[in-house]
Amino acid sequence: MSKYKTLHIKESISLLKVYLLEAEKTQPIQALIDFKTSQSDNIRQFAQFSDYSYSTLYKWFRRYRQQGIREFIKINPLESTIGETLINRDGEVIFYQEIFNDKQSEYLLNILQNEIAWRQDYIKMMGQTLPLPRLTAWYGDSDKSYTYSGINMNPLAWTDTLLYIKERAETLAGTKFNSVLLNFYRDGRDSVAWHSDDEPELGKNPVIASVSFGSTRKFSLKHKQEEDIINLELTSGSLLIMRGATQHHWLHQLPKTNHNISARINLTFRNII
Ligand SMILES: O=C(O)CCC(=O)C(=O)O
Ligand SMILES: [Fe+2]
Repeated sequence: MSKYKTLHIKESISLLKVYLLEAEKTQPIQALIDFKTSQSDNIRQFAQFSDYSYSTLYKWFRRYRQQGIREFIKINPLESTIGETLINRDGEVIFYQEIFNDKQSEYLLNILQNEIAWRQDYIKMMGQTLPLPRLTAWYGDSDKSYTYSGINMNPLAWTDTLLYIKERAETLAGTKFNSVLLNFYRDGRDSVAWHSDDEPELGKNPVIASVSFGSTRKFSLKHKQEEDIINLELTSGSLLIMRGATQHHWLHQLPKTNHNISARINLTFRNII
């Protein structure tokens, strides 16, 4: 039972749909619903969804709300996800191809594109002020601020969507995160240059959990002393975990591409100390 997801009924209907899409593999969707009403505590009900279109869900949601249910529902957990180890020398990099399925990813991309307060930042380089080739945003616990390429960022408050994605990343990474840096790559001209996530506030051997939605982009890791380069495709709904000494020994980048591609959103969950 502890593996069941908890969804507070105050959360948005769009997020409810993302939860339900999770159980898509076992049709129809089955859900155990625990709820509290004003009269009684902890009534458990079994619900079955064969149609989880927006309008069906909305009606269902409203019916329960009218009955005075305002606590939470619990839904079947996703099957366990297997990661592939890409690097296990001078650090550890693990790749999970699909922690969210296609429909969930499409939905989450859409929500994030609209609900995140995207901003255009600038970097100063050799007397010039240049726009970063992507939009960014920083969310997290209120007491954690972060300096990134000389830009000081104060975190915005977590949204339900971000907390939902964070929870999945935490389960697979086996650690807790208190902040997330989001990148919005509008098209193939947007990119991230070679760097390591080695800011002092991340601590000595940070665990970075990187979740991607939208267009598939090439991602490269390059050893700092040796010739090794590892290229991979970061697909929509994937999770890349970098841990151990990875940031000491490896650089990473997301190069520009001439291909005509649409938006991609990346979230790197971090723990600021
Ligand atoms: O977009 C990506 O996959 C990588 C982003 C990244 O490396 C960063 O934000 O530090
Ligand atoms: Fe990075």
